Amino acid sequence: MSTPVIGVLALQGDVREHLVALAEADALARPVRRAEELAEVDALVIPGGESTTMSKLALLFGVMDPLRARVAAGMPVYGTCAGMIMLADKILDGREDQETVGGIDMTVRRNAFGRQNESFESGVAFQGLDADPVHGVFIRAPWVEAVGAGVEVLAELPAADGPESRIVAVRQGNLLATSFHPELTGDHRVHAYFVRMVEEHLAAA
Ligand SMILES: NC(=O)CC[C@H](N)C(=O)O
Repeated sequence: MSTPVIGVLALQGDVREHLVALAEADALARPVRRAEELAEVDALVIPGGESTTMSKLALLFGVMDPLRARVAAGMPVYGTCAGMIMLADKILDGREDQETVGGIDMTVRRNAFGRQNESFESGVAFQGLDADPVHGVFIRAPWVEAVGAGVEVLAELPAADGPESRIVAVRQGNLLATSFHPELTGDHRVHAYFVRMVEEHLAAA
């Protein structure tokens, strides 16, 4: 099987860290800014950063609609933090003019953890990986407030202020999203999980 080519949406955010993590997970990784570059990759990572800015730049650079079309056609995409917001069909506490790519039937609340805690780190048990928790780095992170029936919950965190838990990782078909940033740690198991998703998608095509 040939090595999958995975783009990182490079409009804004922590692009370089994702390029490194993907390369370490044995993918060919390259930045994507324009529609022509998007057409040349098998899959895409949408990094962390600021989703309002990313939304604005995606519209300005003319990649928003091509991205929506690729998602509709089944391209695997992994979004971290702001990237998770970009993959949400619905967002709460967004800016009025903020658009998302969408694709995952979920409602995501921006800066949801931010009010109590600007940033924090926590071990996260992640379905589909070995039992060892992932080191979750949460930076003004969103959480998933509601999911549709087709969405698989991969990780939850106990809520700081009550009995319920907060969804912090989901998958729907070829779309993967985490509230946290595995690219900022040396543990690239989540990137490897995504690379396997891409390989399976390419093998089935
Ligand atoms: N680390 C991040 O990606 C933060 C996301 C940011 N709070 C947003 O709304 O886009």
